[in-house]
This record gives sequence, structure tokens and C-alpha cells, in this order.
Amino acid sequence: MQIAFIAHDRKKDEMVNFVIAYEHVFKHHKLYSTGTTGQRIMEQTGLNIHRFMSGPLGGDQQIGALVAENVLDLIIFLRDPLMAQPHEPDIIALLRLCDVQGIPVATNVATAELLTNSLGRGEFGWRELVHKYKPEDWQP
Ligand SMILES: O=C(CO)COP(=O)(O)O
Repeated sequence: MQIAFIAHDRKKDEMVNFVIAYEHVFKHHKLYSTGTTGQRIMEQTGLNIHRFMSGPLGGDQQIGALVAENVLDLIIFLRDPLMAQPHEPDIIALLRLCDVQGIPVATNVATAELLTNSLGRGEFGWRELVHKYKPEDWQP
């Protein structure tokens, strides 16, 4: 599976601790992140992550491009609900595309934990079907 990590500044410690706790699950998958989030995770785990640009400089949009193509299977995006972000339109666009494609996205650590446990149990097999059969194949 292909998984992306994104965390706003005041959520980065929580993200790093979360990924450390589930490193045994994430190490079996292809990982992506925005710039600083990925740097922080890689400094404190043994995981290899493809890092895009920092969020405010376009990283959310780069991940959004993968979402638009239905490449990503899970996004863990720990947002800061109490701090305005200069790139709010990019964030909204990314979340909208997740809903367009029906991609699982966790915006807090409780949901991230549920989805990651599900991933660890091998319950993401349905995503293989999504890759295999494009929406046009589903038309009656
Ligand atoms: O701003 C972000 C997401 O909107 C995260 O970007 P960084 O991981 O580069 O801090």
C-alpha cells in the first residue's frame, strides 16, 4: 500500500510518536510525506520516506496530485484545528480530492490508530481492486 504522512507544526511530535509506535506496520509499505514531516519521521525511525515539498510551499498539492490519480491508499494528516494555516486552500483541496476518490484519510490520531490497525490486519485489500478497476470500468 502507499501511505502519506502530513502533520502541522504543533502536531509533529504526536505524528513522530505515532509512527514510532506503528513502525512495524509502516515498514511494509511505500511511504510519502510533506517535507518537514518526513524529515522529522526519518530522523527518529528507520523508515525510508519519499518527501515532497513542505506543505506551505506546495507539498499538500503534490500529495493531492497522487490522490487525484488514486495512487495513495491511506493518508494520515494530523491537522492543527486551532491554528490558521497560510495554505488552507491547499489543505481543503487535498481533503476534497480524498472524498472524490474515497481514499481513507485520518485527521486525528484516534482515527489514524483505527485505520493503521486495520492496515496491519491486512484489511486494505479492497484498495487493490480500486487500482485495478478504474471508475469507468464500473459503469453499467
Ligand atoms: O503544512 C503542512 C501540511 O499542510 C505540512 O508541511 P511540512 O511537513 O513541510 O511541515
